[in-house]
Amino acid sequence: MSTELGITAAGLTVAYDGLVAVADVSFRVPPGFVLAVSGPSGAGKSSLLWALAGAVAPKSGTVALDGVPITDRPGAAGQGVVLIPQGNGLARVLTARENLALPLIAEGKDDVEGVIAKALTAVGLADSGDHLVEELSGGEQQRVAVARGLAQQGRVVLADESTSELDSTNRERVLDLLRAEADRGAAVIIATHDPNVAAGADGHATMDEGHLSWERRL
Ligand SMILES: Nc1ncnc2c1ncn2[C@@H]1O[C@H](COP(=O)(O)OP(=O)(O)OP(=O)(O)O)[C@@H](O)[C@H]1O
Repeated sequence: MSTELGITAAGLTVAYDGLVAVADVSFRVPPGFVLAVSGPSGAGKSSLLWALAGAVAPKSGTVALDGVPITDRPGAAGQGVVLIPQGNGLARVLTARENLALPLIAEGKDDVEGVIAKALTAVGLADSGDHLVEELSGGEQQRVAVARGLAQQGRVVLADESTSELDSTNRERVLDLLRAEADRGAAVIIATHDPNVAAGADGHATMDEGHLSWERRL
């Protein structure tokens, strides 16, 4: 059997007690492609990304990267599945630089300082590395979260509403950076409410009450 490259969901269902948040979703995003997932609040977009990242266990179905099953968050992180979570998931009482450093050190990456400097520069925050996250604006915090995701050089990048608090210049900057992640070979999935973000992706799926349908196939 040939290996299917990229991230694959097969019959993926996520439920919280009785509530089905993701309902029998199947798709594949190959390396080099950007998929946008939109849909109303509560449609299941975050739950889908969390399941792809191994952060929530599916009720049924599977997730795999290059044919290798993803079963939990540490395993997924080790396989290179990067999640840029909604709400950023930053430690507010650490500096921007420290927030970027933590996952890199945990994964035993080389040249941590150089990688961090490059990522902060890419999001326009080269001079903010020593600021505590709680001292930064909401949009700056969102860019720190994107920088932390970029710094991990993932094989899969899952961006959950990562442009929601940005002005148009920074939104374009972040979208260019996510496109660059795909260009270097990552499979990128962006959950978004923004039609402009969806329009710039290679494929566009919508979710409604956990069900996924295609506006534009990959
Ligand atoms: N940890 C949880 N426990 C119980 N229910 C949850 C949990 N997380 C999400 N839900 C529910 O699952 C459904 C899908 O939520 P989810 O956050 O995945 O949607 P979303 O499309 O990302 O929404 P938004 O656009 O508002 O971020 C909602 O009904 C939500 O209330």
